[in-house]
Amino acid sequence: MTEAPREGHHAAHTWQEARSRAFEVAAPIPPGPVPISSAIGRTLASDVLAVQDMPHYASSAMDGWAVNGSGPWILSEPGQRLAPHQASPIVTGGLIPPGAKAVLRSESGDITTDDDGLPILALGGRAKPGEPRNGQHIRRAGEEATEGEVLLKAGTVLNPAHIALAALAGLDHLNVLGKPLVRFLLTGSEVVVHGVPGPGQVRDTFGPQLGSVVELLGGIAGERLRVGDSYEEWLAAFQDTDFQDTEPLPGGPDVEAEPPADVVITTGGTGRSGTDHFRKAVAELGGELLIDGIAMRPGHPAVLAELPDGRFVLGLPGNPLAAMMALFTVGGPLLAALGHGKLEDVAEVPCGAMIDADPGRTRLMPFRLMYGLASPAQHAGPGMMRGLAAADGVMVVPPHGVQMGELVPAFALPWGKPLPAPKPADDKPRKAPARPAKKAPAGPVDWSALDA
Ligand SMILES: Nc1nc2c(c(=O)[nH]1)N[C@H]1C(S)=C(S)[C@@H](COP(=O)(O)OP(=O)(O)OC[C@H]3O[C@@H](n4cnc5c(N)ncnc54)[C@H](O)[C@@H]3O)O[C@H]1N2
Ligand code: MOO
Repeated sequence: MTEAPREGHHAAHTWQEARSRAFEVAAPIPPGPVPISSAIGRTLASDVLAVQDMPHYASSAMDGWAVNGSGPWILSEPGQRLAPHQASPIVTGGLIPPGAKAVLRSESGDITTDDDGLPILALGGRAKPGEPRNGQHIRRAGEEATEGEVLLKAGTVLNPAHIALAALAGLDHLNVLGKPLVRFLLTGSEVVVHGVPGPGQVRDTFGPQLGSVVELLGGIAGERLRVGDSYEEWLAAFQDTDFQDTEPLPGGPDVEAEPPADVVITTGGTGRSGTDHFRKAVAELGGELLIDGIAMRPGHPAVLAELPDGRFVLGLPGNPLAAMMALFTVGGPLLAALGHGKLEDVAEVPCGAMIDADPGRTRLMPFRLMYGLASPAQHAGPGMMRGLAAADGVMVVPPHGVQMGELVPAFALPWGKPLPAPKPADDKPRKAPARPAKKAPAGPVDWSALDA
């Protein structure tokens, strides 16, 4: 359901509708193999079994000699079958030769000569009583796992130790749940990527952080491409399923060629001016607009489309705060759906200010928690970042506004702490707000003086 179009406005989804739609239009990406070096943080789709005994051969746990029987031992060449009273040199990890019954540590033996002047190995002064015991310092085959044993269970979220275990088991790939690969198309010829921008220029706020936010929202940050304001550049970039990274991310995917993206996120160009080409490019490629504007502020021009090749294209408005709100509203649910996640519940926080009505529009307001109340941030205009940079979360203020102390829907920031659960009604302070709501401060509260 969409709102009735207002004069001068196209039909827009409500904030709640946009979230649900972004989640519902996408299906989980099927499981598949990934190289083990890229698998940290991924979720195993199937059990990992030992393909052979681990370790798969008996080896020495010490530098010394493989020995058969009691000493003194006649030395033979490494690797050859040992008869009783024979020994051969061995290093830690070395293959135990046939016939060997134990390993004598180098500290416990001395090379001497027998009566005929031939080299022999004898127990040395630092040998412990009883050395070498049968099997001593031999790592038996299969002592960590036997062939076919489950090493890691399906559903495990892989950490570095899991990856090392998979490598130890001789695996190159792991079968993991799908996770969306996201590419970035950053537009705007006024955007500069280094230094202090001059008049008419803006410094790019997206390149340095968007990939990290996407990763926090459950995506894999892929390549970035910058384009100017011409339609031809836009169209070519939309068509390009294999675009070359203009600035490879440090620590980003090191595969030679990335697979096709599941999602392309664009920044800027969601408006309807001559340099805003999102809708035209989607239409020319035969794509479908799934969300075309959201009745929210900031971020109302956000667009979500699906191209015939199955890629989703999320158009974030150029204004930095508007883009983040659109990313949280649409990108979060979309990436969750593609990545086998769930649509996060919206939390609630008690509001620390009275916020007037703004008919027909949900307002997304960064807030900071002050004494358990959510105080709207200053400096939260669509092009500003100070408010969000200091915020604990974002309030979802309904069109009819909110009273001081009233619970208001809210969500935490992907990089922040979860929001505290509001106190149950009967646990609320006995005294209701001391003053009538109309005397409460309206709009943003200046808490910058409290900053450390
Ligand atoms: N006549 C109307 N004009 C505008 C409307 C409207 O409804 N009618 N909506 C406004 C709103 S709200 C937004 S949000 C923006 C959306 O603009 P676009 O998505 O088309 O983005 P641009 O026009 O390309 O840029 C907007 C703004 O953002 C700056 N920008 C772009 N890229 C970056 C970047 N990488 N880093 C920092 N800032 C960036 C750009 O310089 C512009 O200042 O449209 C309004 N206009
Ligand atoms: O989407 Mo816009 O933010 O309201 O500037």
